[in-house]
Amino acid sequence: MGLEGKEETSSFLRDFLDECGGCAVIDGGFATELERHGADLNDPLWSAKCLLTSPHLVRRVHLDYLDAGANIIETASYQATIQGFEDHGLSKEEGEALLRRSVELACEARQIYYDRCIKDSSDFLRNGKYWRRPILVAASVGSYGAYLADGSEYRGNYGDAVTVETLKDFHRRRVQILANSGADLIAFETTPNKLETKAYVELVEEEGIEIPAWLSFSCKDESSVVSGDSILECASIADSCKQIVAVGVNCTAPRFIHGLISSIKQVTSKPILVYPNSGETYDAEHKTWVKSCEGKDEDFVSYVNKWRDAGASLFGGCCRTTPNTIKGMTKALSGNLL
Ligand SMILES: C[S+](C)CC[C@H](N)C(=O)O
Ligand SMILES: N[C@@H](CCS)C(=O)O
Ligand SMILES: [Zn+2]
Repeated sequence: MGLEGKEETSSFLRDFLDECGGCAVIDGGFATELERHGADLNDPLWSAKCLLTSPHLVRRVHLDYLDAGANIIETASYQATIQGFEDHGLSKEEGEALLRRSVELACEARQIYYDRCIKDSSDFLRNGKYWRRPILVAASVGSYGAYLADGSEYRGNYGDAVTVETLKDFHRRRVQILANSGADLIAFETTPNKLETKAYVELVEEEGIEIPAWLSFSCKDESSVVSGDSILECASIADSCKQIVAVGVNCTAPRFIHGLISSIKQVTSKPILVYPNSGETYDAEHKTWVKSCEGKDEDFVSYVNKWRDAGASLFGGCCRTTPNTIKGMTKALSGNLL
């Protein structure tokens, strides 16, 4: 990509945020909402299983989050990998098609939402003109640890045999496909360590990935990602990459978010995104969530404006949050949204 393209990339998210009024709302727990609709995710493919078994539910969950006010919806590809689909007995081509399908389903939901808005136009008139809420489709890329399906994205210890090269090779084809699928950006999410951060950055640079990306970390306290690597170091690596247009934290307990925003702000001037989970702990063996005894994280919707004051500009929810959480966030931020 030439310089012109790089300038376009760096202003992409800032222009979007301006269009939204300064802040944007990301969707909430995707798998959580699939489960609420009856999906059984006790499978190594986790939420990606629904791309195979119940695409209508995937589209429905995207619509639930659009109805709740989200400006950015993330695709069902978090745990959708070509390797994972092959382990499930599908061919490489079928796996690749399902990755593309995850983006199509989100784009279809956005179109359905917009079409409905036009029909019900009284809600979408601003100053006598039609106004469409800006909506982006972010192609989710979960970590190598997500593919392992054993909760590794909350530990980040891949062992000595896994190198930056291993991780780049693991993600390469999937990232190429998602980057050419019609998604507006890539969401590298629940990133657990410095190794995978480096791999993502090198991969988008080496492959000349042409759409922007955000890079978001799963963290264990106010200063470290779950592997124990420093958030300052990880966020600096993300900051060094032109293609990365926002840096942040997801699937992390709400009580750490304020401190993490302050840390990230020290090493980047890119927009900061936060979409915490409910503060519960994941039991990978049973694929369920258990209440955490380390402190209460109830009702984090009420913290959103404090996080905005601390320097974040994109807000949403991760596991165990719902469209109600997002509705509450949209309302709490309404003074900062168009
Ligand atoms: C973000 S975690 C809850 C996703 C599921 C995990 N990779 C597993 O397969 O158990
Ligand atoms: N986008 C994924 C993230 C899991 S940590 C989901 O919400 O299910
Ligand atoms: Zn999560």
